[in-house]
Amino acid sequence: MGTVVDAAKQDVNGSLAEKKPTVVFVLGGPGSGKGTQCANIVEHFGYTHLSAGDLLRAEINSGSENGTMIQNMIKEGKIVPSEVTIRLLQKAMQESGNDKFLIDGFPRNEENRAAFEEVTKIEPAFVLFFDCAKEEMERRLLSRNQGREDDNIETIRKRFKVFLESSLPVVEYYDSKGKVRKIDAARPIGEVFESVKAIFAPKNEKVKGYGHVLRLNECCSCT
Ligand SMILES: Nc1ncnc2c1ncn2[C@@H]1O[C@H](COP(=O)(O)OP(=O)(O)OP(=O)(O)O)[C@@H](O)[C@H]1O
Ligand SMILES: O=c1ccn([C@@H]2O[C@H](COP(=O)(O)O)[C@@H](O)[C@H]2O)c(=O)[nH]1
Ligand SMILES: [Mg+2]
Repeated sequence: MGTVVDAAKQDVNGSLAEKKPTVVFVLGGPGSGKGTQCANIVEHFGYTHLSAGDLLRAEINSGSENGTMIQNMIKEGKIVPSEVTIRLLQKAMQESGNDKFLIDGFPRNEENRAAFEEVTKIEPAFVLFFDCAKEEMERRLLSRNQGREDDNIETIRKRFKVFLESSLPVVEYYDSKGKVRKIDAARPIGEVFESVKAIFAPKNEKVKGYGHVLRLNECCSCT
């Protein structure tokens, strides 16, 4: 089976053009609304949504030999080894038939980031970063009611710690390359999506709410 990059090389005329897939990393603290907004982006802009957490949960349910290890890591809010997550992401990209991806909740640490770039040779077009205060994220997670084993106060606190210590540095890395588009995610879902739309819509299209797209160092409430 060819790689996802091989699949994307073939243009509509069947000729071989070097066209890598477009990848947008969607990052933010637990409960900041990544999955909710990705569903809206898929509907309006034709991306395929790949939640790394969802892929890992599906792997547990598939009876894979890594299932128990993944389940234990998720219960503790820990980061699953890069090779496992990247393999799942690559497989999902190949199977999608699309060439535009929202990768939600990955990379979660510097090692994830470096390994993804090394293995796939793909750099994100940009990074969508949902900024939300911890208290609001905690409220949302405790009322999510989707039966997730990690939506309990003990694991939520561990996930916040990992987010601050390991995941925010990844956002800072991409900010230093001018790739971060920060959104104030503490507002109602529709308002957040107005700001998201402004980022994905073609540049000459006027979209309400553009003023809410922030620089990383402006008004960061998640720390
Ligand atoms: N802007 C918002 N205002 C209020 N509630 C929201 C908002 N966005 C999402 N929610 C709700 O908060 C909960 C968490 O949202 P979601 O699952 O999208 O977050 P997430 O960032 O993907 O979280 P995780 O990292 O745990 O997967 C859901 O119940 C969702 O309906
Ligand atoms: O790249 C990843 C993504 C997720 N995990 C683990 O899964 C849980 C849940 O992730 P969500 O994004 O909230 O769905 C996370 O706390 C990690 O334990 C991971 O290891 N690597
Ligand atoms: Mg999610």
